[in-house]
Amino acid sequence: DLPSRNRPKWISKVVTYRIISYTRDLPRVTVDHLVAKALNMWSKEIPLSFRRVVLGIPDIVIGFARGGPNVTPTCQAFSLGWLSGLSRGFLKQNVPETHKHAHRPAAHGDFYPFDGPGGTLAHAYEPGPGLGGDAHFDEDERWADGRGLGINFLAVATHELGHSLGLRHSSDPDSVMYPTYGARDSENFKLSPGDIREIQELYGKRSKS
Ligand SMILES: CC(C)C[C@H](CC(=O)NO)C(=O)N[C@H]1Cc2cn(c3ccccc23)CCCCCCNC1=O
Ligand SMILES: [Ca+2]
Ligand SMILES: [Zn+2]
Ligand SMILES: [Zn+2]
Repeated sequence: DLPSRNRPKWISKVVTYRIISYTRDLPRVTVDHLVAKALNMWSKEIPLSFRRVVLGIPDIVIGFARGGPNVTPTCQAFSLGWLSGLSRGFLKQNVPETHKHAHRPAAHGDFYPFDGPGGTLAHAYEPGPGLGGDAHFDEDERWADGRGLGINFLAVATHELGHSLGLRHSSDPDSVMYPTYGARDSENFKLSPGDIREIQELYGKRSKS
C-alpha cells in the first residue's frame, strides 16, 4: 500500500495548551470545562495527556477572534500574541484545515481572517511549531453549551482539537471530523468508531493497565 503521507503528530506524551481569549456568549469556566472535555474525549483513547498552562508558550493556543478589517482591541492583543507566534514558525506554511490559499491581510494574527456570523465557525492547525496545533474560534458566532440556542461549542472544539492532534476531515457524516457542522446535542456527544480508529492509527491505543 502507498506509504502513508507524512502525518504530523505530537511526539511528547504530554501536550500543553493555553486558552488566551474567551467569548462573551459563555462563562469562562464553561469554556475551560468544555475545552478540557473535548481534549479528554481524544486523550482517553491514546497514550497522550494534556496539561493546561496559564502562562508561557504552550503547544496548543486556543482562542476566539473575529475577522474583517475592523479588528477590535481584544483581537489586536490576540493577534499580537499570534504575531509572536508567527515568529515561532508560521512561515513553515502552516495552513489551517479549511484553507489552502493565503489571500487576505492578517486579521487575528494569521492569514485566515474569519467571515462574520455563519460560514466558517473555526479553524485549527496540524501539529507543529508556532501556530501548529492552535485552534481559533470565530467570535462572531453565537456559542452555546448545548442547552441554549447557538453553535455547540463542545462539538466544534472536539472537531478543531482533532485537527490539532493531526486528524484530517472525514466523509463519514457521523464523524466529528465531518467538514460541516451538524446540530448535535452535547449531552450524548461522542467520537464515532471511525474517529477512534483514526486517532489510534496515529498515536496507538491507550493501554488499559
Ligand atoms: C465542522 C465545523 C465545526 C468547522 C468547519 C470548518 C473547519 O473544518 N474547521 O476545522 C465549518 O465551519 N464548516 C462550515 C461549512 C459551511 C457550511 N455552510 C457554509 C457557508 C459559507 C462558508 C462555509 C460554510 C453553509 C451554511 C451553514 C453555515 C454554518 C455552519 N458552517 C459550517 O458547517
Ligand atoms: Ca463565521
Ligand atoms: Zn475542520
Ligand atoms: Zn486563525
